[in-house]
Amino acid sequence: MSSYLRGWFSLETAAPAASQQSDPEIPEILHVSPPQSDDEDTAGEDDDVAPAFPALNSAQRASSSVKSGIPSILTDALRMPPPPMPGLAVRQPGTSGLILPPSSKVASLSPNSLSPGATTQKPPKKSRKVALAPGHGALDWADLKSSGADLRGVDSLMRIPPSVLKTHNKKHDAWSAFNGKVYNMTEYLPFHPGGEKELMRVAGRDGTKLFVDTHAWVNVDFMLDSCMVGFLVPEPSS
Ligand code: HEM
Repeated sequence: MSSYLRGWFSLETAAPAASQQSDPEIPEILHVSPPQSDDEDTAGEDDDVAPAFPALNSAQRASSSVKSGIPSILTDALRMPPPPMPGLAVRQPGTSGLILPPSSKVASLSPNSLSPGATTQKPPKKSRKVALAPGHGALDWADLKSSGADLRGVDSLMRIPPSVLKTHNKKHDAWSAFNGKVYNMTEYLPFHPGGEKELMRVAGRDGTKLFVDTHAWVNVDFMLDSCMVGFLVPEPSS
């Protein structure tokens, strides 16, 4: 019989055999007593503690490197060492900059050039928005639009040639054309976030290009829908 199989026999039969021989292949059988309960009252009752696996007196346990029968808790020294620090820039507590390891390829760069704020992008353009008078915010304009007030100043939509458009270039009567539609901007002037002056640059003419160059994302059709007075048409030939 193989010496290995002998390890599977019961303790009574296997233990003497194992103790007689000092064959390194034969696992040493441990004699482990089951844990004793201190509580007399509950002794013998179910205590919800799962039996040890592998069993305390099993051959697996005996052949394992843990000779005590109960595996000990590993100390820090026995644990697997942590992985090495990656070769990236790391922060050190108490310092504001980045500490670059010598192996780093970017080690020649100064720490300041890698600060979180550093960027190759141009700074955003300065806002040209103006301070609007109280009661002239976007919501106030929306309220005025939906109030039913007459913001057009005309009874019906018209066909408007450039020569007619040109005559509406005053602050109290400012028309402009955007994408082929003519709007009466007069009431909107004090609500324009870019200011009245900017808007007056296109009064009496086609403002499409300036409008798109400034803020193509603004929906003029929606913002001035209740100010529309007609369509821009070519000058009639005489
Ligand atoms: C009547 C049509 C127009 C409407 C409905 C309109 C509407 C607006 C709106 C809603 C904003 C705020 C944009 C934002 O918050 O991003 C704005 C800003 C501005 N608008 Fe107009 N706009 C009109 C025509 C024009 C024209 C023709 C010009 C130029 C001549 C102009 C110049 C500006 C400028 C400079 C700003 C400030 C942009 C900034 O720096 O944020 N707008 N406009």
